[in-house]
Order: sequence, then structure tokens, then C-alpha cells
Amino acid sequence: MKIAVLPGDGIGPEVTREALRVLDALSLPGLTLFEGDVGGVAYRRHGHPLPDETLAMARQADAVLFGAVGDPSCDTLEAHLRPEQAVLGLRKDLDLFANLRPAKAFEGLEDLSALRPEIAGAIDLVIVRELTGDVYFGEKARGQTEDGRREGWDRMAYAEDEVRRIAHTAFRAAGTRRGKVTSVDKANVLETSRLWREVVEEVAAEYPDISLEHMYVDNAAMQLVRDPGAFDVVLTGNLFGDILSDQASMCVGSIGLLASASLGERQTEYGTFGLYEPIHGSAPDIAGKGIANPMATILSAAMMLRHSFGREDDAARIERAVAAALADGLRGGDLGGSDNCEAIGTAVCQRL
Ligand SMILES: NC(=O)c1ccc[n+]([C@@H]2O[C@H](COP(=O)([O-])OP(=O)(O)OC[C@H]3O[C@@H](n4cnc5c(N)ncnc54)[C@H](O)[C@@H]3O)[C@@H](O)[C@H]2O)c1
Ligand SMILES: CC(C)[C@H](C(=O)O)[C@@H](O)C(=O)O
Ligand SMILES: [Mg+2]
Repeated sequence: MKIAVLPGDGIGPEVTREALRVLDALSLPGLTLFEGDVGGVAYRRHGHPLPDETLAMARQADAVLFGAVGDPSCDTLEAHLRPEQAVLGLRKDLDLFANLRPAKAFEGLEDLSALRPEIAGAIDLVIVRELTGDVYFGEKARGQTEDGRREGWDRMAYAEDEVRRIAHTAFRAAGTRRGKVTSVDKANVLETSRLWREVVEEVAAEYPDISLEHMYVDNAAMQLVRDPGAFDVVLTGNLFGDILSDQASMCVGSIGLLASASLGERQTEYGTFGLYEPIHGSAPDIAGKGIANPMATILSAAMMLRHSFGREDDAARIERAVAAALADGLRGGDLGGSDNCEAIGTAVCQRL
């Protein structure tokens, strides 16, 4: 079982280190780790945010554990050299079109949600976000209007097969959960969304036991804070899924808690190849202080064991240990506490 570990920038290396300590504490047989550079750190060392050797390492691995990329000192670089290109490039190159972002209430944490406790306590949803299309990967450019004003554009598009495969992911996920898919789009304005809706309807016909509702993204943003417990599987495109998942994290309690799995169709001898990362970024404002919450990355490692290595029991062990640490009052700065990154990692290891 080969894992490519790509810690990246800012708090990426800090949170990844704790996830690796947790994996180490499980003493899994046959685990081999390779470490590679991505992001701003890779740009400085190799002149590119996603060096060829890192990409080759990811391709040869059975799973990728990713920290975060992003560095304010790189914000003025040409677009293709920005650290963020590393994660976008990996997702595209490895065809990881299905991004699962579960958001579930933790017992004892309801008071720390941005929502009222009785509303927050009911959260149990998963955002199924399309990850390799949409406005993220459409043609983009800068230019000038005829009368000399600067202009920038990004083409938003989905082809039917891209919508179909992510819709299947969502309906299959709903089949293992509460049987409800909410497809989120902006079909009242966008042609891309009108095609999205059409194709989702076609796929839905193959899943008669799953209920489907469509919701405009602005309404979904509102419903997500009004009554998040009403959502089961949220199926949406790349851009809307990015935004709604950060929002969902604060409904649970903090962005430092939400994990993600990015999956494609490739099977290895152990499971589905995937990339696992917290939904948060490199958090430059707290980087280097050792105070980041590593739970999102630890929970991403649990998702890796589940999806890429078929080790459901070990995945559940990690998830229970994180929940137990929170129930016992462990709190990073993101949750108003003062437990540091390493202390949280240790607390999780002790509860495995
Ligand atoms: N997948 C990724 O690698 C990824 C994801 C999001 C943002 N980014 C990049 O990260 C950089 C910073 O972006 P941003 O500030 O908009 O988002 P961010 O998620 O990095 O941080 C947002 C806020 O949340 C806090 N935060 C985030 N994770 C935390 C954690 N684990 N523990 C405690 N607090 C945490 C940060 O301190 C900050 O105040 C940018 O360069 C952005 O492009 C990368
Ligand atoms: C860093 C950025 C490209 C990325 C995204 O927008 O997908 C991030 O925000 C995320 O949520 O993983
Ligand atoms: Mg994001």
C-alpha cells in the first residue's frame, strides 16, 4: 500500500504530520510512504508547483495524502505557476472527478456551531462535488473590450458525460444513506445548469428508490443554515461545491474538522485510487505557530483507509478517536480552545 504524502504549504506540513502519526499508531502492515513537494514550496525548489517527479509519485501510488497549498508570496505569479495549480493539476491529471465532503455533527460540539445547537446537532450530509470540470477548467483569459477596458473571463461548461458520472456517484451514495439527493444548480440563469438538471433527471430514472430534489444554489446556501438536517446527499458542480462545503464546515463547528476524498474510477489491488485532503487551505495567518487543528486531515486519512485500502474498521477507529477527543473537550484555536496541533494529534492517537 503506497501512499504519496504531499504536505504542501503553510499549515499543510503541520496537519499532515499529525495524520501520519495517527496512521503510524495503527501499525498497518505493508504501508510505504513517499514524500513529494507541491505548491509554493515546490515552486521555490523546482520552479513549478507540481513538479514532474511529484506527479509521477502520485500516479504510482495507491493513494495520495495531501495537506494544503497556497502562499501569499506567490499570489502575483503567472496563473500556471500559482501553488493552487498543484491541487488542480493533480485532480485533473488523475481524473479525480468525484469529491466527497462529509459534514456530520459531533456530539458535544453543537454549542460551537455557528448555528443554534438543536439545528447543528441534526447535520449528517455529504457534499458530492464534481471536481474536474466547470468554470475551474474552462478557457480563461484576460483581454480588452473594444473601447479599451480591461476584461477577464472564465468559461463555465459541463458536458453531459461529466454530469452523468458524478450524478451516479451521488445516487449510489444516497443508496447507502437516507436515500435523498438534492441537486444544487443555478438553472434559472445558467445554461450549464439547465443541462446539469436535464442529465441528473435522466440518471435519477435509474434509481427509483432514491428521491431527488433540485435546488437553486442561493436557496441551498440559505437552507444549509436554516435546516441542514434536511440534507442527505448534496450533488453539485465544482464551484458551488467549493463554496457550500466551507459553509457546511461552520455549521458543524469549524473548517478544521471537514475531510475530503477525491475519487476517480481507477481501481488498485486495494481499493479505489484517491486523493485525500482537508477542505481547508494553507491558513497563512496561523502557519508555523503549531496551532492548526489537524482533525480534518486525520479524518481525511480515515477516508483514505476506507476508500483506497478497504480498511473500514481502521477508518472507523480513527473517526471514533477524533469524536472521543472532541467529546473529552479537546479544542483547537478554531474551536475557541488552546490545544495545539501536536496535542490534538497525540489525543487522537491515545484514543484509537
Ligand atoms: N486544497 C487546498 O490546498 C486549499 C484549499 C483552500 C484554500 N487554499 C489556499 O490556501 C490559502 C489560504 O486561503 P484562505 O485563507 O482563503 O482559506 P484557509 O482555509 O486556508 O483559511 C481560512 C481561515 O480558516 C482558518 N483555518 C483553516 N484551516 C484551519 C485549521 N486546520 N485549524 C485552524 N484554523 C484553520 C485560517 O486560519 C483562516 O483564518 C490560499 O492560497 C488558498 O488558495 C488551498
Ligand atoms: C485551492 C483551491 C483550488 C481549492 C478549490 O477551489 O477547489 C480549495 O478551495 C478546495 O476547496 O479544495
Ligand atoms: Mg475550498
